[in-house]
Amino acid sequence: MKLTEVTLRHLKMRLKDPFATSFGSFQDKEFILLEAKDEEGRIGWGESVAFDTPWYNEETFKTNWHMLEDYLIPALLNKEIEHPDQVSEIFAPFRKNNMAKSTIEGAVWDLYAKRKGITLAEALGGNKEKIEVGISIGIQDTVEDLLQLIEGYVAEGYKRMKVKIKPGWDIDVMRQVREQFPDILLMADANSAYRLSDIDHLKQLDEFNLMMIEQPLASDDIVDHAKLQKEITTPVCLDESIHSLEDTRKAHELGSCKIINIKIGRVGGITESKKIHDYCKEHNIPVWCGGMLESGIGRAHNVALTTLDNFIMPGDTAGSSRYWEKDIIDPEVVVHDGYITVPDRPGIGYEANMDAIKQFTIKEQRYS
Ligand SMILES: O=C(O)CCC(=O)c1ccccc1C(=O)O
Ligand SMILES: [Mg+2]
Repeated sequence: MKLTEVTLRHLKMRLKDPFATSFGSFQDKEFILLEAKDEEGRIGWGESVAFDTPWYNEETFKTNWHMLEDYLIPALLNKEIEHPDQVSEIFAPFRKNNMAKSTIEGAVWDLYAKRKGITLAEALGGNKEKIEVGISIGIQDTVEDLLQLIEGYVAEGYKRMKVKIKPGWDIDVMRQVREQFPDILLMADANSAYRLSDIDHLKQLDEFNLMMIEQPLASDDIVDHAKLQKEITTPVCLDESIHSLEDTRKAHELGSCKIINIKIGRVGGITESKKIHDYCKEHNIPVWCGGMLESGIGRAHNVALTTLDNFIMPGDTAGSSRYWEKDIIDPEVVVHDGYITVPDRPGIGYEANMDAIKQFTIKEQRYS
């Protein structure tokens, strides 16, 4: 297969509610959507999960646009590609910029599956008909607000609640959540808000029977996380610190975590995600699929990836309506009783809604 034309679109979509983490809050989501056409006129879709400011990692939608326009699209255009696994090899001369790379790699995977007439899940070797998902809840103004939100999500059927924490919004908050909801699957995500010197503070979370604490320490650390994990019983899950299979191996060998959150964008694509999944399966490390408040396109890729069998914990891939008044795919991603039914149409399995895409597009550029 060959990519004969690639279109980049800069979209701006407004979340239903502001999303707050230990870094701050935002409601307008600006991102890049990538449309790739092959020599037979088929279309594959990819989404960049980079935000408009570099708070989660160093990438932004503007650095992604630059990388795609100046390096990644030229490296792939009109090149014969037998299998999507080749994309990461072609990109090997370009360091890092994983979210930029995964934007176009995801579109190549979608095209590959569509050309074969199979679902993206099948192309990856996944075999679940439905996937179990949870929900990630940002920092709220009051604990009362948080408890009310959780009650609503429990009623909607979500089985696992992830609560964002930061210093000043942590132990007492989790205690109240646990008191009110003694039986839910519950976890906390700190987005790197703590230091190793907070060890005694973080130990207090051990009494709440949390599934895990996600990324408590620095975004580039695996050494201090290993020290922390030895001192607390709550399993540590790494998010920001894991960019590759190699990072995964090193974190496992050091004992830095017991669980890994796989985000396709953070690790540079679906091929690398699969490698991490396979390594973790071999070493009995449960994985789950993280989220980046994606539109339906990125969400669809997450659904397909989660069909791999070592995704044994509910991920952050909630339904479209948790984020958007109107998503850009047909049908939207729907959650019933905590499950998403994996679509059975070829590729990502959801249709891009061109009217909606146009409505949210600020800038568009075609490369051929
Ligand atoms: O609902 C989602 O898509 C996941 C929400 C979430 O937790 C998150 C959202 C944006 C950036 C980082 C994270 C995270 O997992 O740390
Ligand atoms: Mg996280």
